[in-house]
Amino acid sequence: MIFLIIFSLFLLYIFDLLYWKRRNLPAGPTPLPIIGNLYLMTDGVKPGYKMYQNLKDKYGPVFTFWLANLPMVTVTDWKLIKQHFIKDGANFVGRPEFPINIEIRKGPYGIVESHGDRWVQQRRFALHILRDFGLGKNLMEEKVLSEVTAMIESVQKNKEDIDLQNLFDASVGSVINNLLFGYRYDETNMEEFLELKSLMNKHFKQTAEPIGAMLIMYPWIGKLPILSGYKKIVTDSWEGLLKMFRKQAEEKLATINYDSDEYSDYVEAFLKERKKHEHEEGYGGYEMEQLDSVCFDLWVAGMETTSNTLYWSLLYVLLNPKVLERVYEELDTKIGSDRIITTTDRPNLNYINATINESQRLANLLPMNISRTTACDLEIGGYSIPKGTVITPQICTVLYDPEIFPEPYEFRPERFLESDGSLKKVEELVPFSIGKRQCLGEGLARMELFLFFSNLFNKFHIQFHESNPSPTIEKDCGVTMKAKNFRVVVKERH
Ligand code: HEM
Repeated sequence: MIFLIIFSLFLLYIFDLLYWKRRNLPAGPTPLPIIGNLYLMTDGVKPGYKMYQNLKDKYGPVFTFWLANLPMVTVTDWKLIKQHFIKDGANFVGRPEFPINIEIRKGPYGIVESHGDRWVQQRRFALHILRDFGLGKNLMEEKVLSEVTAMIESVQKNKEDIDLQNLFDASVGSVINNLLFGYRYDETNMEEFLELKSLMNKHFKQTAEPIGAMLIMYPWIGKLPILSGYKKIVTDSWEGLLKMFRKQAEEKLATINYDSDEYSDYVEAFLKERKKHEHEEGYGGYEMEQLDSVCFDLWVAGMETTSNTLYWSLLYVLLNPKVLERVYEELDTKIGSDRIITTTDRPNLNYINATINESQRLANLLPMNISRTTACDLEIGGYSIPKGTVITPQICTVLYDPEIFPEPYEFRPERFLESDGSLKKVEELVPFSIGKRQCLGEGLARMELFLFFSNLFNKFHIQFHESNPSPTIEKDCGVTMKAKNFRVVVKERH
């Protein structure tokens, strides 16, 4: 009898897994109990582009991928992404709540993972502060340029043999840290930066693995003996970052002058806004937990993405001598000296802009974009998608779509040039994603990529170090893709 009950329950479970819970979803690979489709994320398809391409070929442009027990509708086709996520953007602004993330953040705080009124309020506030720094006072460019100058000085001290990844990390890290907390990294506090970077790397390295996804969906598995150490790495690294950010905020709080509305960094602006809401419940959305999480989101999203893209661009250009030659040629004809290049030079450096675009496309930094949730019942590609469904515009398949970018794995800046040499606007170039959740730091990132790239190549003739004459373009997987480390030799050009 007991056997019969267990057997019937098992059959019910299989019926539910294979048919019932999939009946209203777009087709996709069969999910296995507990792990869903995570079994597809094998080393052979890492970092994931191939997996999505294979699924697109088999099931069409819209399919369901099961992240453990969570069905994620995945949209891979540019026309559908544009039609829905851009033109009907308001219906794709939600974010799913992942239990472990909520546990660490102490609630759905921050920007990247918040939703509803909190997200609207905090995204607006962040954009306001960024604009104030960037447009109103042009402080942002000044801050980036001072990091460019510092980077050049560091390169000058190590011309014979240097790995620029560390330098890019520290420079881009200084830009975002300066914006958030009002100070940069130098020899006196480099240890703090390296500690933050190491915590961040540990966290992302672990969460990008299938086991990390399991932990996100089932935090309780972290209580199992073998996996507890694993969970500890994921949570400790994130909590370590939050603690360091809170310490900074508290130091600021101790000396803040509320008599003036002026602010010189993000945390100060936030704390002054918080003061205005002190009589409201939960400080009207400006809780200290919110500040911790925003610092985390901006520091993490603003650091690795930009620094890794710069490193990829260096690698791709050095591996393509004809591109390198054209970069130098443009700098010689349009700039013609070792002066610092600023954003006013941007419209004159089309080839460099095209090279940065192509680097972003080929680096294809996020093989798994951040998911959204739908705000109402809707239809995509002939499928009815109910309200609250987790859905992902998979930008990586667009950036490698051979119909849009022929021979997508080739590095060709010319894709982004018109026949008269002017910069071509290609709407499918979407490394910052699309719609209302599009990257909040796009303006800053673009400015950094342009200023670091153009000034580096303007100052130096760069070639691979003899220890790595032809480095690999294989990607090192994390949440964003890293190039494997390589060393270069530089000479002054002027
Ligand atoms: C090359 C550099 C960068 C790339 C490729 C990049 C890419 C992305 C992508 C693909 C998303 C996901 C959008 C979606 O949900 O569909 C995103 C979101 C985000 N990015 Fe960036 N990003 C970069 C730099 C930055 C910088 C410098 C900052 C901060 C100053 C930043 C802050 C954010 C934030 C806060 C979000 C979440 C937006 C929201 O949920 O409303 N990013 N970024």
